[in-house]
Amino acid sequence: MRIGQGYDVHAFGEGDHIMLGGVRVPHDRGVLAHSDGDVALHALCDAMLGALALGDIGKHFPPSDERWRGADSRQFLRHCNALIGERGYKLGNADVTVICERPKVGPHAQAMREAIAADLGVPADAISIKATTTEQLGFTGRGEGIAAMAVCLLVRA
Ligand SMILES: Nc1ccn([C@@H]2O[C@H](COP(=O)(O)O)[C@@H](O)[C@H]2O)c(=O)n1
Ligand SMILES: C[C@@]1(CO)OP(=O)(O)OP(=O)(O)OC[C@H]1O
Repeated sequence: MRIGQGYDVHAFGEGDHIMLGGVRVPHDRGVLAHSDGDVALHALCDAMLGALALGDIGKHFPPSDERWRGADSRQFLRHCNALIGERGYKLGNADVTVICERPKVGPHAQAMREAIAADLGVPADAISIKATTTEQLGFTGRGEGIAAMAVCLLVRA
């Protein structure tokens, strides 16, 4: 069994939605990012890579690489899943916490669990999506950006 953790932040910018946990969430801001800026999936990718000491998302998908401009982060997640599969592991469970004042994550959490579970080939009850505000403190509290943390366990396939 192997444990991993990940963390990601993106600033809000102009836009009318964000991608979060593989789901399009309507919002009055977008995020500034090279890819689609899905903090939940980026944190989860880093947790999965970290569990096997495979580096981080920027090593596998460099921001300098034009192939990843505007990329769907679900492809990053599926690639990370393939990497762990090649090494004889699969995801046991993952727990993701999204940190922002808005948008409200709760109404979208089940769709995120199902999207992630589908990409990883695990049941939805292996994926937890939680959210918290920071009580209007700090950059998330001021609505300047969004953050996510993830932990995961990998088990032998
Ligand atoms: N972006 C968010 C933030 C929070 N929630 C839900 O609200 C609950 C209360 O948040 P506090 O920060 O006041 O503890 C939290 O437990 C989440 O269920 C949310 O859906 N989206
Ligand atoms: C995902 C990548 C892809 O180029 O770029 P961003 O969308 O900017 O996201 P970040 O969380 O900074 O991770 C780095 C990159 O791997």
